[in-house]
Amino acid sequence: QNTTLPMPKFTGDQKILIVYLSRTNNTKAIAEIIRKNTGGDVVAIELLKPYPQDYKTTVAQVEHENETGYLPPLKTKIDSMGKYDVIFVGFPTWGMQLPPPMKSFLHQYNLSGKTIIPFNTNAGYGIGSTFQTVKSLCPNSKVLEGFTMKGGIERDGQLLVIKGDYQIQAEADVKKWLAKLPITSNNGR
Ligand SMILES: Cc1cc2nc3c(=O)[nH]c(=O)nc-3n(C[C@H](O)[C@H](O)[C@H](O)COP(=O)(O)O)c2cc1C
Repeated sequence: QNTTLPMPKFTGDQKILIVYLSRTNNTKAIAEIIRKNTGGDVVAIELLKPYPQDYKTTVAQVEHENETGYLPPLKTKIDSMGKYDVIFVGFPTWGMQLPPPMKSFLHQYNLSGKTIIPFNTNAGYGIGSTFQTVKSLCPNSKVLEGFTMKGGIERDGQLLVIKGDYQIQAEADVKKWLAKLPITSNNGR
């Protein structure tokens, strides 16, 4: 009998990159949970000129950058982007938009033909236009369903909140989301 099995869209042999921007480590916590469950390489986006420590100054700077379309230069260099098939892209919501450094990243690298999977944390106001912007900056990529959850509220002095019981909840939610995605785990390799 010559039954043709459907080709799996993704296999455990795919090279996974998890790239994220995080200021107060909530998005980083999600990146680490993803890595634990999918394997792959993790890279934090760093800027040539880091944002100020002060929250309000940072908000004002980001607002200006968002208005002018300024793309801050990155210190992070990924010299072997070609080898990755699947790229998880993580970021907080900033001014209801994709943070400028993540715009820089998506502008800088050609992600054509790759599978892009966004993930986000925010102070409770949601993803804003972030996932939509990822899609429009990756016109030749397959952008899958993203993950989002509430993170910290730096304005109110709430920094890293994805820890303890909330981190356990986060891991359960991330696992549920990952299970729905058309990629298979390579068990932390
Ligand atoms: C400059 C700036 C702007 C922000 N703007 C928003 C926003 O528009 N909506 C929102 O829900 N949270 C906003 N936040 C809060 C962060 O999205 C939230 O604290 C997130 O969990 C931070 O992620 P991180 O710990 O990975 O840096 C903002 C934070 C900063 C620093």
